[in-house]
Amino acid sequence: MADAKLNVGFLGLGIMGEAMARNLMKSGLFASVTVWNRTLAKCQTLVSEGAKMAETPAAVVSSCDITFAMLADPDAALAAVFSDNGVLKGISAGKGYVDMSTVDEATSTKIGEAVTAAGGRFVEGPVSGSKKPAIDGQLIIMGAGDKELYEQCQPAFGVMGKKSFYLGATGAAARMKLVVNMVMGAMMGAFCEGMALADKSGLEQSALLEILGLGAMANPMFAMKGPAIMGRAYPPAFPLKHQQKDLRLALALGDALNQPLPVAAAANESFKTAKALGRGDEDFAAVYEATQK
Ligand SMILES: NC(=O)C1=CN([C@@H]2O[C@H](COP(=O)(O)OP(=O)(O)OC[C@H]3O[C@@H](n4cnc5c(N)ncnc54)[C@H](OP(=O)(O)O)[C@@H]3O)[C@@H](O)[C@H]2O)C=CC1
Ligand SMILES: O=CC(=O)O
Repeated sequence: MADAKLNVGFLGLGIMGEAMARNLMKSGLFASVTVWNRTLAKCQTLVSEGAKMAETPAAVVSSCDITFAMLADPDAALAAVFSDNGVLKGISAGKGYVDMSTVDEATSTKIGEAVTAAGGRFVEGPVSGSKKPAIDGQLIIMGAGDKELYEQCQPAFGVMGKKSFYLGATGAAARMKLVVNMVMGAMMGAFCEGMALADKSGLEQSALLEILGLGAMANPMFAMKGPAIMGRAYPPAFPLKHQQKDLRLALALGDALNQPLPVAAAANESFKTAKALGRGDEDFAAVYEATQK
């Protein structure tokens, strides 16, 4: 991708996708960046910055050498590929499709097999890192599938992320991402319970934050999300509904492998409670509200 200026596409301009597509545009590495979003009006910002827009995923894929996707969940990822005017209608020999959404292995495998059967090449490339790392081009990219396409994507991955890993056959990156987010969801659940217990027992939450931050449990997530929890305001960087989806998919993976996951299962219940409280579109730190019922 470095020497020949390729035409690239991007499907899904949500919190992550818009920032990732913008970084592809800003890099100057590509001849063009063509975008599509289910709600087409959301393409306008990038179009005003120089992107091309297409009305369907098929139109993006047929006009691009490599198309990236960053979609909400398995249903969205499957719809973009298999619906009328979906990716499969535009794919042909040699074209690349790189799905960076967080989905389960079965979804990714189904997409990969269909793209490959149509002559295309497929990589799954879920990412770790939230809105700000997406804006800053500092994501961690987990790749699997077609190794040649993965290598061809290195310049694109280099502008979207700070490091990429090739993990093997399709499915490996999907599994890795679910494991990572299962740990994150459990950590956030435990952190919010600690914040709630501190408050209820007459302790300052700010003191708890500082003490955690100075010891072996220090981490950027507690430092970043602590103030949101104290203010009980959760502008979305990583929507809570997506974290709950990731826990659900990780638990299904555990079920399939007979791997006990009691801590993740308990965290999932807290996220389900917060979702039922209407907090699904807020940041996942809003799981704190589940401790306040
Ligand atoms: N936000 C974060 O911090 C991170 C998110 N992720 C993962 O990245 C993916 C995207 O996340 P994020 O950008 O935050 O999510 P958003 O909810 O902001 O965006 C979701 C995107 O998916 C589209 N979409 C939803 N349903 C469908 C459908 N049925 N058919 C086609 N398109 C659909 C939306 O289109 P429309 O605008 O029309 O609704 C939108 O473009 C998710 O898998 C998430 O788990 C991974 C790492 C970090
Ligand atoms: O998937 C979410 C993230 O922050 O990573």
